[in-house]
Order: sequence, then structure tokens, then C-alpha cells
Amino acid sequence: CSKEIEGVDKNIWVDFTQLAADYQVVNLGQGFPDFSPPSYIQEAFCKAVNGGCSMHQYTRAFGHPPLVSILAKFFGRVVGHEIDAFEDILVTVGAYQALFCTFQALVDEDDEVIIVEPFFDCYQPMVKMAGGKGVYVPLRPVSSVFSVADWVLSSEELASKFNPRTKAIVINTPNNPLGKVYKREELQVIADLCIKHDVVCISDEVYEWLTYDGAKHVKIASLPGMWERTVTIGSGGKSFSATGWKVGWAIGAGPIVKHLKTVHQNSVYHCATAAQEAVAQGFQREYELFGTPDSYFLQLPEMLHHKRKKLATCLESVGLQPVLPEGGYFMIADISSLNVDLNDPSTQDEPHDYRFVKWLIKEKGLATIPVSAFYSPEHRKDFENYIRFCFVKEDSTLNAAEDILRKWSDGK
Ligand SMILES: Cc1ncc(COP(=O)(O)O)c(CNOCC(=O)O)c1O
Repeated sequence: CSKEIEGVDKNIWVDFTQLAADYQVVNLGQGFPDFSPPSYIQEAFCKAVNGGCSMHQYTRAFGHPPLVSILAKFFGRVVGHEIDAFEDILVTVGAYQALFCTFQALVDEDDEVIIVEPFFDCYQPMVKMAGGKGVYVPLRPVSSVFSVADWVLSSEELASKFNPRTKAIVINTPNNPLGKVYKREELQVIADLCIKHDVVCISDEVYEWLTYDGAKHVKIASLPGMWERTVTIGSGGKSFSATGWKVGWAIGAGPIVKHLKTVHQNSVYHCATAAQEAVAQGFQREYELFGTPDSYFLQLPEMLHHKRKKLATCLESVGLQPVLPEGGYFMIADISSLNVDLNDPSTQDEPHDYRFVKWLIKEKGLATIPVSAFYSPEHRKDFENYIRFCFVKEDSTLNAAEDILRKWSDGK
């Protein structure tokens, strides 16, 4: 195989999704809702597929015109900057492909990309496949390890990672797996360094509508001097609880986005027309209802707020101390206080959290994800004591998980 893909053949989603399927578990692992998108957007999809032949054929390669038009209007208002629908937006097969196009378009052989840990795992292999080198800086708990707001970047440590070879920094807010929502002043530190060192900021904001307890999502592209050097990544799947539709986008200054389009037109080229039409209808409705109680972008976080509390209470009651997230789909919990006999010889040389997750799947029928998978090889061993739960699930699913954990706890 090519040297670019050497060493990136292991993938946690392939491994753990398969394991969860093999054991028919209660699945709080992979990040997808086990409920349907809002009815209006399902109806929009049905209307699209019954809407005449054009919906079944190719549309514009860089994005279905109705979709890029409403995205430009919608996010222009949010970010406070004029967005040109046909220059500044690329629609992709999920946010995943927007990330891929961005790394492929911008990262050259031996360029360095700063990655803040813990990170959505694909950033590391995508940087490597582009020939770049990941430079890692961890969020560290400064006082109460159980409040995600206390997991912060040291400005000195971050500044020390920038050098003439630094091409980009990738941030993710709200963060997966931690659920940290960066504050404006934290983003300002990152913005100042990007401007000082002429570095591009790749801002993964797929959970942008999902914030809790008053946390405010701030778009780094809205900070002075950042529009010109930021690629903002979004997801229709995560915005409308329709992860299987795989409609995502990259939004940024035209001179940068045009290179992402070059990668796109020479690889995937085109995204599903009907799904784009449905997401366009969704954003049209959300544009009109923005900030009102009927907005799905308010209703979804309201629903998830309760699920987050429900899961946190359950974890605390069985001694799995959660780190309460400020946003996103996930909550991590500290497993260091649990002494379970992980006597499975097949996993003996794996990190502790991997062994624990496999034990929880095989012995207790509950799927989660090990958090060390979201760290670089050099820092992985310092973060082996957390597992990640996804709480974007029906209450019946969360209840089933609670039953398993309570039974186990009573039986200990
Ligand atoms: C930060 C982040 N960016 C991008 C994506 C991908 O988004 P899309 O589904 O639009 O490609 C995801 C989806 N993650 O789902 C897997 C998991 O963590 O359980 C994500 O979490």
C-alpha cells in the first residue's frame, strides 16, 4: 500500500461497531440518534424523491443550488459575514468528506497540523494521508476533573507548538468526546496565534446547535481577521438527527474553498441530490423560525439536556464519575475507581479503557467507546481511564443501559 495509508488501517468505528453488532448490545457507543429526524424534514425528503426526475439525477457538483443558497443566507446571518453561495461553500458527503477535502487541499508533505486532544479520531489519519505531521496539544483538567469547563489549553503550551512548518490547527467545538464548548476568550487565544503565524484554522462545528446550561457556541470565523483563514465544517446529519443522509459542508473564504472543490471534483464529485434538497428545505424552515420555540435547533438541545442529566445521574449512582459536557452528543466517565477482573487474554496488550469497553460489551451487553482512541499515540497512555457514552438515544435505551449498570453495581 502507499506510504500515506501505512499505519492508519485500524479504525475504532469499524472495530467497535462490529463488536456491538456481534453482541446485540444496548448501544451508547457510536454517535447517532436511535430516533427519527423531525417529521417536516422526513416529509421534505419524501416530497423530493417524489418530486420529478431531476431529484433522481445529478445536481451541481459543489452543492445543490437551493442548499448552497440557504446555507449562505442562514450562516451569513449567524457568522456576521457575507457568504457567497457559489464561491464560499462546498457541499460534501457528510462533514467527514468536508474534513477530508480540507486536509487534502491544504496540507503538504511535512506540513504540521496542530491537533487539540482529545480529538475526533479521523483528524490524525487524514493529516497523515495528506503527507502531513500531527502536532498534539492536550486539553488538561486544571482543577475539578469532573467539570469540562476546567479542561483547558495552556496558552504557553499551545503557542510553543506553532512554528514555520505549521500549516493549520484543527479545533472541534462543541468537542467530541469531551463535550467542551470553547469560550470566546479561548478562541481568541487560538485566533491570535493563527493570525500571528499565518495559519489556517479548521473549525469542526458539527454539534453547533447542541449546547447546555447556558453554554454559548462561538464561531471562530466570526472573530476579527479570522474569516479569511478559517474553514468551518458543518453536518446536516448532526443538525437534523439524520446521520445516515450524509450531507455536510465546508464554509470559508472563496480563495481557500476553491482548493477543497478541486479535491472534491477529482474524487467524490457529487452528493445525493434528494438528500441535499431535503436539508435545504430544513434550513429554509429553520431560517424562518430561528430563535423561536418551534426551531428544531432549540428543541433538540432542550430534549438532549434532559437525556444528558438522566445519564449523568445514572453514572454517578453506580460510581462511574461523569465529566458533565457543556455541549455535543457525548459524556465521558472516569473508570479508574472500578476494579474489574479484565481477565480476557485476547485483550491483554490493549489499553485499559479498550479492555474495559470490550469487557462491558461481552459480559454486560453495553456498548461505549474508549477515550484513549481520541488521543495521539504519544499521549494515549495518560488518558486510559475514561470511556465515552452517547446520550442522544431514546429514553428506553438510556433506561436499558441504566438497568445493566445498576444490576452490575448491586452485584459488585
Ligand atoms: C466532531 C465530528 N466531526 C465530524 C463528524 C462526522 O460527521 P458526518 O456524519 O456529517 O460525516 C462527527 C461524527 N461522529 O460520529 C462518530 C462518533 O463520534 O461516534 C464528529 O463527531
